[in-house]
Amino acid sequence: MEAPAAPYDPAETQLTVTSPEQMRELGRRLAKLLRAGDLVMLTGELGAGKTTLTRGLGEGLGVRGAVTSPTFVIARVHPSLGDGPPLVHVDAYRLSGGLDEMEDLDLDVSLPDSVIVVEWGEGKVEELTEDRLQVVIHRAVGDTTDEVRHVTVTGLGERWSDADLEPLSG
Ligand SMILES: Nc1ncnc2c1ncn2[C@@H]1O[C@H](COP(=O)(O)OP(=O)(O)OP(=O)(O)O)[C@@H](O)[C@H]1O
Ligand SMILES: [Mg+2]
Repeated sequence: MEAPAAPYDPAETQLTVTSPEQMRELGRRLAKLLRAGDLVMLTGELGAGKTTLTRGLGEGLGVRGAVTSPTFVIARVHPSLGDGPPLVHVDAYRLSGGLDEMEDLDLDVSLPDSVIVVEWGEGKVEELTEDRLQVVIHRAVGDTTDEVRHVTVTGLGERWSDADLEPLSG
């Protein structure tokens, strides 16, 4: 039997970001909307700005350690410097299965108590939870400056159905 259509309307907002610093600022704003247990899925080609956004998110959450590309690790845990949730930054590029594989990574953290940000998670994390924030970053084609990015933020599932994403626009 086919699964019934999701009963929740997605929340969505679109933004134009014109510099790496603005992308970081978007991450800081995003952090204010997040709480423990949230999953953020970042989509965009190489160099789109996924890690740059995550860096701002880490700043906004107030976590320890600079966010960098987790090239040689699949996931990196940034503990909170205060009493907020830790940030788990995942590069799912080399994760062959789904995020459940992460349970085997021996991360010293409970995923439901963390904010999880996943780069390259398409086709890998969707089954895990209906509640997720999808951030799609597009490089503007034909724009006069190559620092322009078009960002679409979509909140899926019950968690985000009544969410107000307007604060992201500043
Ligand atoms: N508006 C912008 N937003 C984000 N990054 C930008 C922007 N304009 C230029 N850049 C530059 O693009 C690069 C983005 O790199 P970043 O590592 O964040 O991308 P990524 O999507 O994580 O790439 P990868 O797929 O390799 O993980 C940086 O060098 C950054 O300075
Ligand atoms: Mg990256």
